[in-house]
Amino acid sequence: MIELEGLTKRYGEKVAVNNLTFTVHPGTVTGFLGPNGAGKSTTMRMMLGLDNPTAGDVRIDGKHYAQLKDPLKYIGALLDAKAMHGGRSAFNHLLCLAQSNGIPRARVHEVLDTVGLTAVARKKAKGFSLGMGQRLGIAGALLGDPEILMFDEPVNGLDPEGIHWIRNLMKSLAAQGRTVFVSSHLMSEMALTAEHLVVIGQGRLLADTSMSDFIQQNSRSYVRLRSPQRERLLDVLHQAGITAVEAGNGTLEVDGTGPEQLGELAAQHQLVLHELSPQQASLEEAFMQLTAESVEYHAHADHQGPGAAAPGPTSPPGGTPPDPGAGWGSGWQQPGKGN
Ligand SMILES: Nc1ncnc2c1ncn2[C@@H]1O[C@H](COP(=O)(O)OP(=O)(O)OP(=O)(O)O)[C@@H](O)[C@H]1O
Repeated sequence: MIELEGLTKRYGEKVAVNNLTFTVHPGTVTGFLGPNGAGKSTTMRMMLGLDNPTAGDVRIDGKHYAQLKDPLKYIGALLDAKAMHGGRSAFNHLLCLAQSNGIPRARVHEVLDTVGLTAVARKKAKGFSLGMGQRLGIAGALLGDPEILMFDEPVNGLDPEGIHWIRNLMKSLAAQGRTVFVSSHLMSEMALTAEHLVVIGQGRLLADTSMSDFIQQNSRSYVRLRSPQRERLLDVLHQAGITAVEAGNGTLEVDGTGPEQLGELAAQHQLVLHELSPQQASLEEAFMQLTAESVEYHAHADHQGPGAAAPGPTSPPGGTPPDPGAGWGSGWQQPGKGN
């Protein structure tokens, strides 16, 4: 397992990681989430001894990384897929890693095969696409057959087949009893892969919980109703003391009453329902709800256009979430996403 206790990292005035205490357990995929600049990479670097904590401690199976003999046999990591000698072939890159960690040469062939790079094993890594580089980085993480694996944005640059493959790989590694710790900004992917979540914002721990509890605790669940006898349905609900909110397109939303009770009520009054569906927010919505206060880098949709300042390089990719100060909270939903 990986244990963090009071882990803190300062860069001058900036507190990148602030007193983090949590444990990453074996046998499950733990997702590591946080907005841009939250401190995820810094935390992972400290786990691997690449950065020294200002305060606190991180232990890998009870030891500091530097105390591990042949560390690749304990923990394999993909942090930055580009951090390799581009002039070396994929095979030689992995062979160097293997030789410095007492790993047999045959294992290099095995991991190249696992990640699907056997055909390009003799090609120089600098000619690799982003996705091929990711695969090579993952091969390096698997090389020592370690019990602990850590991946920073592993699906970055992978094609759909590659994303599917890495998802199944992580799940099967966890099913073998290994500790799998993975960061990603792709919430839909994380929702399919991780069972447990650690969420940080501005260096601080915001949540350490199961995926299902996280979504339940940080989002609204409700039942959506649609009926051709809408007015009568509203009356019946009102008489039963149930509040329904009109949600457009003739639909009603009810909080705090289950679909069973609503369905039975409608049946008692012989009301026709065209829809009776429990709604649960997505991981993305729950994540944005929890971290809204901790988002440091905002893009502003209404300031874009000719002559407008471009969003900074650390702006959230692929979207322009509303400013929390402008009502980005529990009521906010993704445009065009029926909820
Ligand atoms: N070497 C450094 N010197 C100064 N500040 C740093 C350094 N490394 C990281 N930081 C700062 O620490 C904070 C946390 O950065 P970090 O890269 O760990 O965040 P992150 O959660 O991985 O972000 P992202 O999701 O954008 O990759 C940021 O404000 C960053 O600017």
